[in-house]
Amino acid sequence: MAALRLDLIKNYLRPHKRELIIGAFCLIFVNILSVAIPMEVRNIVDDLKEGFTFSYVLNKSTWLILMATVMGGARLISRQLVFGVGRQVEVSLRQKLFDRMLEQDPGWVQTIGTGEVITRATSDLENIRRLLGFTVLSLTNTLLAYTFTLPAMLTINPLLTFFAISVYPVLFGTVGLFGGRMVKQRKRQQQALSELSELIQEDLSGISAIKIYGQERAEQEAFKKLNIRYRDAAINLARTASTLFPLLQGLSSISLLLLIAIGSGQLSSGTLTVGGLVALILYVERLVFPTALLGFTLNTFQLGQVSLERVEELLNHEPTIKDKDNTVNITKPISGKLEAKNLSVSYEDSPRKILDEISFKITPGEIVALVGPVGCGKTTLARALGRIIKIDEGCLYLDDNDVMNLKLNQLRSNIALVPQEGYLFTETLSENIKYGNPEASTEKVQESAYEARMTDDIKGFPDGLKTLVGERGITLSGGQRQRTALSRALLVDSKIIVLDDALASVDNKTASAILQTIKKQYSKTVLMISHQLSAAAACDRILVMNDGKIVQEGTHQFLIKKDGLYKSMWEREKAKEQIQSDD
Ligand SMILES: Nc1ncnc2c1ncn2[C@@H]1O[C@H](COP(=O)(O)OP(=O)(O)OP(=O)(O)O)[C@@H](O)[C@H]1O
Repeated sequence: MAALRLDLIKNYLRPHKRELIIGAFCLIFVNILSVAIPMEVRNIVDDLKEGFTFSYVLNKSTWLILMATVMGGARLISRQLVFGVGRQVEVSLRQKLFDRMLEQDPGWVQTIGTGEVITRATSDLENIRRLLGFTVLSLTNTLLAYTFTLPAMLTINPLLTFFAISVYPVLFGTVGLFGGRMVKQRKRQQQALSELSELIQEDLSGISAIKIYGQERAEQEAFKKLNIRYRDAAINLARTASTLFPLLQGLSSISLLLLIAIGSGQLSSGTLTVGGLVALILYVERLVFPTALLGFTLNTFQLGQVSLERVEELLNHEPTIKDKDNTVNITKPISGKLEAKNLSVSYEDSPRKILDEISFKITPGEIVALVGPVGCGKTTLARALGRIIKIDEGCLYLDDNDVMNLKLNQLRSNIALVPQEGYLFTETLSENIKYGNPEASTEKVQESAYEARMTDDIKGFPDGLKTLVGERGITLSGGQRQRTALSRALLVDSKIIVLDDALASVDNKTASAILQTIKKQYSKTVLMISHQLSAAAACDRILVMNDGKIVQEGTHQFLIKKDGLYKSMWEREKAKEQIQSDD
């Protein structure tokens, strides 16, 4: 069972004090009236025994209708106000959760799971809304109902009151028992539903893999299993609910039966009036609902407490990559100088150094290539430059400023990273290109698209730049996606651009031409990670990486003359090209 977090509940409710106080006053008023109405009925019924006139009945019934209307109005206001508080807290928590999500490290969602984050931002927030709306209202109402109704019942007849409410503990216990089971069943149903939606989501994203490997049957079977699990969970829940509600009705009828059976004896002995009996019946009816509801309320309260903890856990999760308290704001223009000093990086939960004491310098305007075997750590270095992964202080400098002292925003706006797989949003091509610079003019968008060799592709699209790219850019080819991501990076006013194999979709000559444009027209420093050694050969300088270390450095001419990794990679590539041309 989750710990009682009244402190958190109070914190969430504090800003809504006014609505809650007015809501509580309305509830008090409702409860006063719901005690007064049966009393008035008692008086009328007892008066009727003495005889009545038409005007007496008209007056009294008008008065009763008026009281009932006012009571209904006050109840409506109290519900709207208190439920409204639950909704407002839900909305603001959802916003906070989303803001917090954006602050987290880029790799965070993989560790916790997308489905888990979505569940906390939806189902858990709904539970919190019920905790702060429904349970607050229901608990207050039950408390007030007993506080006002019980004394009124006792004044009419203590013995009958005792018998009438003697069934209530059973009523309460039954709801508690069934309610607990229903909570578990609802959780199972939710779990089954989220597994089902995760499978749909995954299969839709991986539809090509399913088709290529002919796994439709296996996926259908997996879906069938989950679908049946969901159906069974839903049936179990419905079964419990359909047993509980008639049971509650039966139990509350026992209360009425006791009242009538014992009350009729008292009527004949003259210790109770007919009006008194009618009033008691009305009071019992009035208490049944909040009593039965109390079981649900406590379950909802418990569920809300668990959700509160789960949501708080996300809200309190501190990102490891964040701004220091005392960041430096660079006011003079960045020149584009980059320096690494013994830069080492490990991924979370792994002691292995992926980057092992790397040192290099890149001067403003230089075009530097980073080459090396598969998995040697090139992408990791690109991520480290933009602090997408955690690095230590004193390892990386932008214009002689330790990047750890800069605001993340300032660092990332000066180092544009074009990843291997540029992510495209379900927007138009133009919106995707402008993503990092939404104010950019159409001319600028066209220019950056032209420089990234996208113009011919755009001409082929039905709506040019206004063409909607499908989810994650599914309607574009891999190369078109890469070049769209490159146009996006060109449009950003950064001094440094890091291309992580981002020119793989163009030939070596075009790649070299693009690099020259980036250098001359956009005045950017370039770090180009590439497997295309011929494109790397045209760069000002080449860094050769192996097993997390920079093992060689120099111009192409210098490196091919030296025995080492670069020379052997170059010779292998040339041999491969030779074989391909012979074929
Ligand atoms: N998020 C991660 N968590 C743990 N290990 C990772 C993660 N990303 C990469 N690695 C590991 O780090 C090593 C270097 O990977 P990286 O992607 O930097 O290599 P690379 O040189 O860019 O490879 P490629 O040429 O194939 O793109 C690999 O062994 C890889 O398995």
